[in-house]
Amino acid sequence: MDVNKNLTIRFSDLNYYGTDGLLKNKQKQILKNINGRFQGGELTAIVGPSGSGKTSLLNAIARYRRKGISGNIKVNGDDIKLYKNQIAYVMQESHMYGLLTVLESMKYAVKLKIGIPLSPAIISKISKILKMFSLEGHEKTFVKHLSGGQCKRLSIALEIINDPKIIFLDECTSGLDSASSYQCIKLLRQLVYKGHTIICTIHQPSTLMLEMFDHIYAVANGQCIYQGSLKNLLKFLKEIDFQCPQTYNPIDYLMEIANDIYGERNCDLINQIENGRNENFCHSLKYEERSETDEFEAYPIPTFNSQLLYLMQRNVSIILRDFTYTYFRLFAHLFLGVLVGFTFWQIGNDASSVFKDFRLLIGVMILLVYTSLYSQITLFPTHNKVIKRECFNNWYSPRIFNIALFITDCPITIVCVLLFLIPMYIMTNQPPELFRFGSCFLILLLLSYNSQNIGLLAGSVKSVLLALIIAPFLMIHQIALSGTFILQKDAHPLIGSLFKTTFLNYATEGMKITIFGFNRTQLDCDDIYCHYAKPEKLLQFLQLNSTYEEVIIVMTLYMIILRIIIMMIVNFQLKAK
Ligand SMILES: Nc1ncnc2c1ncn2[C@@H]1O[C@H](COP(=O)(O)OP(=O)(O)OP(=O)(O)O)[C@@H](O)[C@H]1O
Repeated sequence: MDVNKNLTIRFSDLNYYGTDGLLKNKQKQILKNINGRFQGGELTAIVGPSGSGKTSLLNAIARYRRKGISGNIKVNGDDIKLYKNQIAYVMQESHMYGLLTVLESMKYAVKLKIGIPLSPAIISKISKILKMFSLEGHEKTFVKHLSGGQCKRLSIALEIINDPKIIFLDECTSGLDSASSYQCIKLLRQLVYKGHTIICTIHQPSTLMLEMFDHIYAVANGQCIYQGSLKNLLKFLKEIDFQCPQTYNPIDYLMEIANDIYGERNCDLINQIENGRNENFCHSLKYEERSETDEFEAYPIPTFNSQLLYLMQRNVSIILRDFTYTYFRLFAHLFLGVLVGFTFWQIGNDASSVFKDFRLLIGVMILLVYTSLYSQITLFPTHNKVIKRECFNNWYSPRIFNIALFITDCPITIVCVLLFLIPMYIMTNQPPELFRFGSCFLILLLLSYNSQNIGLLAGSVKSVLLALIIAPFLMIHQIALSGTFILQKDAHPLIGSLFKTTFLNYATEGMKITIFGFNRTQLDCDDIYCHYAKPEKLLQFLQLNSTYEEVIIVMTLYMIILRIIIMMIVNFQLKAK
């Protein structure tokens, strides 16, 4: 593939059926046999009244949406799928990590997309792009502190770093004032001079803005009502007896016709332009202005290992700066550990308090379940939009992202469990044996990972609100069948067998063994008689159904299987569109 060749997109008989209704049972035709051509090296604006199908058309052509779409989309005569790596899609909202600086964001884009070390040539390319996008001087600014216009420009800059030949932008001027919108389009104009093919939807374009476009593609009710240059629009309208008043913006006039202000005349427009097949009103305007100096580069595809490493590096940078997610989470675990320690002060070796000690274990597990669960619920909903943008633009695959996320979160989870366990263990006077402490730590760590998985599973359902409702429901099943409130032997035989389906049941078994098992010596007894002074007597009463090894194996398997299911759900969601 010649990377310096202009890429022209042609689409024909494009249909898009969306689903509507509560049960998604109603089909609605959004794009109707629509055709068109976006000339390589030109700047195209897709315009149309609100709800006319601009975004649907853009998404269909960019292959951002695939479900319900039929028709042909070709790039220079070949299937558009072959040009996957040459396409960038800039979404309407700029989803980026606010805790990275502008320069860091650019560097990670390079590392993840291109997979080559940051050579002086690449650094100078980044500086050039930042200058071009008027972001020089903001290199060290956190993305969360950028203005709307700066965010928009940065989101475009991130996508052009690897020289994609085709760039799609959805509502590239939405949320920007007229000066910022003008600046943004001017920038796109500059990219077009370099040979990029750029297509963007525009909501309310001014004449001044539209004059910077080579090609206008107008849509109404899912069909093409005009394609060609702005200059030729008046000629087109004249051919079907529309005379645009001299003081009018011709596009506004076209939109008024599309909105049936002059009677139902949309059919005339569609017939005249043959629903996008008629190319008589198009002409290349600024071809000759293409810069000779800017050559497109074909970059290598990064390896799995390099992408994993860069994603982990990026996650660590974000985690270390995220007060709520990291530091508050650490502090909360320490606080709860100390609180539990004071509440159950020095009961651990007292034979008359064995049931208090058992209740302590239950309390410890439930606290850890909830701190772990809630720490992860919002993780996917907050990452989701960034992952979606980056995965669609071929930065990396969702699988690598998931693995990187798990690995980088591991140290925090370990520290959280230790911060909780150490004060609790010492203050409640549990046996000072390293092996027992280690065994207890392992059970709680696995419990924490499994609870995190429930949070992630709930969070993988798109909305935070839904996740917050689903998560406690998923957890109730675990708690009810955990063997803490009622022992397995006392439950109905039908329910009893279900205890084996919960990781919390195994965690309970494991905690009983670590605290009262492993040949623990006799407890102190200050009363005349302590029935449970011998810990094995208590274990007999509490009834053990598993060995410590079984507990570890089952909880580990539970954790791995649940993680794989979550990865599959996230992968599916990212591909489902
Ligand atoms: N998945 C879907 N299922 C059902 N209807 C849909 C779906 N997607 C879009 N629509 C409908 O299709 C029509 C076109 O939507 P689209 O977002 O493409 O319009 P638009 O021209 O970009 O609008 P705006 O300028 O207001 O953003 C709208 O009526 C919208 O409600």
